[in-house]
Amino acid sequence: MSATAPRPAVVTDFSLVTGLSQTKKPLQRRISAMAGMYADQEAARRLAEEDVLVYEFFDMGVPQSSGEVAYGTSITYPGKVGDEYFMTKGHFHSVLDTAEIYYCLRGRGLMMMENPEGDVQWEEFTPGQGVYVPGRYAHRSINTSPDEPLITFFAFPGHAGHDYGTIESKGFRKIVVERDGAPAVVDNPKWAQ
Ligand SMILES: O=P(O)(O)OC[C@H]1O[C@H](O)[C@H](O)[C@@H](O)[C@@H]1O
Ligand SMILES: [Fe+2]
Repeated sequence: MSATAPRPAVVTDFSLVTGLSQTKKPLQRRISAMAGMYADQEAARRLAEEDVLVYEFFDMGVPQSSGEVAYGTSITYPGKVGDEYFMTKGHFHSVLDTAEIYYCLRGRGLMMMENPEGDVQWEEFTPGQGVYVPGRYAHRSINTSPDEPLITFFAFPGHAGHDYGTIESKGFRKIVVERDGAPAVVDNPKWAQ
């Protein structure tokens, strides 16, 4: 197909209530796929027995080239592992200097970000608010609501890729836990330099 051949526009549906599409299947991550990432290993092991669904998201299959925009919704369910809120695995982009935008459609939560030099930032997710994650920052969504899913719409350059290895082995420097009934950002006891 030549570069100037017509390409069809793509129309998608994402529910503002569930974040899900009626026409596409999401990818799902259960606690067993990320149990080692939570600080309270005993609590993670107990939840892994029921293999609770922590989050789901869409890979719309956009070509992985720099002119394309990969997009979809990400739905992180409410819940905690011990006192640590449910979260996504989180990742750097393989092409480190590529950014990503998240727009919150429903729920409450935080976007946790850190760069390889150790700068840590977090921003609140609330419906109608977007968080622009700059290039070079690993990012993880965290649901701090007791009962609502955190639903975001995301978009990033098609060639960005996902680098999970660094976060899987080191973790993020900060985690988000419930303290006296409210979310608190604290040092990650499992963080490895
Ligand atoms: O990739 P994870 O850290 O598991 O998070 C799941 C998904 O969440 C996001 O919304 C990203 O934009 C996706 O690219 C990502 O794959
Ligand atoms: Fe990303």
